[in-house]
Amino acid sequence: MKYPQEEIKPYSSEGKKTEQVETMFDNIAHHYDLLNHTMSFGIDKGWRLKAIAWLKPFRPQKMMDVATGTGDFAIQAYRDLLPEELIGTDISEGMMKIGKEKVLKLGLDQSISFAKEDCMNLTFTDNTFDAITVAFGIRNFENLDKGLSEMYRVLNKGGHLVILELTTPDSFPMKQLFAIYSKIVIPTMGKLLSKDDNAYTYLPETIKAFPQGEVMKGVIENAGFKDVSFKRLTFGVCTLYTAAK
Ligand SMILES: C[S@@+](CC[C@H](N)C(=O)[O-])C[C@H]1O[C@@H](n2cnc3c(N)ncnc32)[C@H](O)[C@@H]1O
Repeated sequence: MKYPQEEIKPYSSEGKKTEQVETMFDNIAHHYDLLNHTMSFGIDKGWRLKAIAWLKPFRPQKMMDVATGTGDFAIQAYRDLLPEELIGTDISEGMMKIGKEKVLKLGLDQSISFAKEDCMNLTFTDNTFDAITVAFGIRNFENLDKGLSEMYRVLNKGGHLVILELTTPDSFPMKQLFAIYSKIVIPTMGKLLSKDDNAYTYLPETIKAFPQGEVMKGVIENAGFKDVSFKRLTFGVCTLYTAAK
């Protein structure tokens, strides 16, 4: 199926979305962590903790963090879950370079590795991972169904998927506040701090267009996952989706 956010591209309506997204994240890589934590008032850390806590009872030993970016989710997942293997994958070398530096500084470079992988076409064999996580990444996929089916393919039978994604609150007053915040605050701060004018108008546009809640649950089920469930966090600014294979 085609989804509206797949048509929203950072720089031009022409050309491949994946290539433009890679360029955009390479461009903003150095400012990403600061912008991320500032724009979410640090709440993103709590969302990550909740997502990782959901995986704890399953004790996953082989994990992949898709769209790992600068590695915050991978680092926290390693600390809380202590898997035997954790690989962070992403299309942006620029983002992963920052992630690798952080991991090295923390002395976790023997535990967390990184690889350039496009989730539309993963190079891993079927049934490889016990758990797959993806935080704030799937909104950028050129083909959402393909990305989900690739994650399904490389997940072990009985393995678990955790998705965190930004969503739009649906009730007063957060709905109205979030609309102002995403139309004015995010693009202005992004422009000032990242010097990439397009990146932070692309962000709120894709949040608005992306399937959420029950609709997204159906999209995940269509990719083959079972036990799909979702929980709105912080008045629905973010949603945690969980599923099993
Ligand atoms: C908003 S960042 C999120 C980074 C990190 N997960 C976090 O929680 O901060 C989105 C990341 O998704 C990556 N990405 C976008 N499309 C991708 C794809 N098709 N395959 C793998 N990574 C992708 C981008 O390069 C970027 O690093």
